[in-house]
Amino acid sequence: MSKSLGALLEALRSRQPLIHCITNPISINDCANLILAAGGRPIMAEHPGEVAEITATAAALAVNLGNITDVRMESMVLAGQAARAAGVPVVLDCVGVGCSSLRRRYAQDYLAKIQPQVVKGNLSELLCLSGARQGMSGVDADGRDHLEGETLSALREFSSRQQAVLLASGPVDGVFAPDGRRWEIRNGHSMMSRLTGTGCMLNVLTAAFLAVGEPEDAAVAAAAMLGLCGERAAREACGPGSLRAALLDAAYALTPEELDNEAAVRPFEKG
Ligand SMILES: Nc1ncnc2c1ncn2[C@@H]1O[C@H](COP(=O)(O)OP(=O)(O)OP(=O)(O)O)[C@@H](O)[C@H]1O
Ligand SMILES: Cc1ncsc1CCO
Repeated sequence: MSKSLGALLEALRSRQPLIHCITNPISINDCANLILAAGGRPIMAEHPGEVAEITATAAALAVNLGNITDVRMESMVLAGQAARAAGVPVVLDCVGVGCSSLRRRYAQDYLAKIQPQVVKGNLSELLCLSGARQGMSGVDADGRDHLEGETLSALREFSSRQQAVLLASGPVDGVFAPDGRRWEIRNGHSMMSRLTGTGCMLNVLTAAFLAVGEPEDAAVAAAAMLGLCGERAAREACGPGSLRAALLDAAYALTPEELDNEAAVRPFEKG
């Protein structure tokens, strides 16, 4: 990685970049609050008539397939094209991409047209998008998918073919760079999987770090920071409701030194 994670968090807090998010209504409020707590400035705009203009003034764009509608599908493309034209980095969250052929076709077309710098999903979603898997049920990862063996080679090949950084979320997060570098991030807590939208939050936090760093560093920093905040929050929370509030508080309180010291990031050993 080219910068320390703490230095990225410091840059985020001092530059307060504007992050344009076109996401789903299930977790949109948590996403906006997480960007604010981490130090960025969120704007959640999705009207097709204004998204291009807004993206052009932003420092990063986060798009999310979680609740696609005709309007969001059109807006994500318009915003993505504006991002490409203005050199604004893009992260795509391929939520539920294996659930319908509409979503799969749209996502594949989006990859070809917009070429996002980072593609994020849980393991099952990334496997579906890569073509290594046919379909999935629901938006949660299939518990049988693990970051090992054929899964690792499929993701490595996909990252290289797409020339994008992949961020695979789950009990262990994985980051795959197009040149073959791979990182595993072992921060996080199982209670996070019982709160909807933690993956969406990871996506917008990646966008916030993309505004101040390189794609590979941004993906690692976001996974480590969200996981670490989840660990801290879970120590205080008695369930998903209080975890949600504690997660935001932890993101607000986390210092760059703590991120550097407690991030459990290392190069992949397996595969
Ligand atoms: N069992 C677990 N143990 C540790 N951390 C976890 C676990 N499950 C999830 N996490 C944490 O939660 C984050 C989000 O991961 P997850 O794969 O649950 O996202 P997702 O399925 O896309 O979520 P959603 O669809 O609800 O937005 C991960 O980056 C990780 O830090
Ligand atoms: C539950 C749910 N359904 C579509 S998006 C979403 C939020 C988590 O991805």
